[in-house]
Amino acid sequence: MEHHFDWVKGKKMHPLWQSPLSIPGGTRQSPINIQWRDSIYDPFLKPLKISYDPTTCLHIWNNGYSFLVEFDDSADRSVITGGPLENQYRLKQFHFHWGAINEWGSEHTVDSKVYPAELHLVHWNAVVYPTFEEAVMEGNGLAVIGVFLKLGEHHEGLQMLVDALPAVKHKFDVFDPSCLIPSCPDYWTYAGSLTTPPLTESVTWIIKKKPIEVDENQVNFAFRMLLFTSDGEEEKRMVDNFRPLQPLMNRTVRSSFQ
Ligand SMILES: O[B-]1(O)OCc2ccc(NC(=S)NCc3ccccc3)cc21
Ligand SMILES: [Zn+2]
Repeated sequence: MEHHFDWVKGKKMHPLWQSPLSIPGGTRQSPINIQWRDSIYDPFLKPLKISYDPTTCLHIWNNGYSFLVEFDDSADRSVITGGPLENQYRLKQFHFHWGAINEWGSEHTVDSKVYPAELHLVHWNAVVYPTFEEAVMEGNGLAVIGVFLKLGEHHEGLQMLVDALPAVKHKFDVFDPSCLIPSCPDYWTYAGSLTTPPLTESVTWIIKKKPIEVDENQVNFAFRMLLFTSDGEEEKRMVDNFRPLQPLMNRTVRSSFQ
């Protein structure tokens, strides 16, 4: 595919993320800026219950605009429940969004603060829907945990992924993604969408308040050495794979903490 880049505010925007790429009639698009003081503490929000089985990890691969780590979601082995969720949701994959430099990269922002990268753990409602493909089309189909990455200490868990990246498709034996989620239980939650095609409004977002720390090398060598192209095409570094902020419209962001 010919990679033409549209320039928006001096930043290269990958075709899929042209702004204002919007869904006609979209009322709950993602990502958004989370205005901390406008978020509403909801005392009825439960703690999020995360139980992942590390042996459900299948492989890591590069799908042309991010790298994903995929899990066996044929049974309820790696699941989340509680929090804002009515049902139990199965882990399908996780992936990252990042920027060409550390000044930008995350999809969501907090009080307009941008992080260098953001992790998305994608889960689907296998209680109600028979397949992921169907869940993607439904308002309560997906639940995504968003975790901000900030520059700081070396992260051992992320390093395992970094070491696996050079191989386009790397078989994992075990990997426990909960090592990438901060132990602080605080989160914001709101009703949103996928930030990549099909951009469907099917995501209950659970954005962790605390970021995880990763060091400069890990961000540089992990994310910025990946390529958008497939074999034979002119190499383009895979960076800036984040979608522009979308209007909040008639939504409130709830917080699990005061
Ligand atoms: O906006 B996100 O990047 O963060 C949250 C999130 C969740 C899912 C995706 N996309 C997926 S799983 N597409 C594959 C697929 C899509 C539709 C049918 C089959 C298969 C992207 C994002
Ligand atoms: Zn994502």
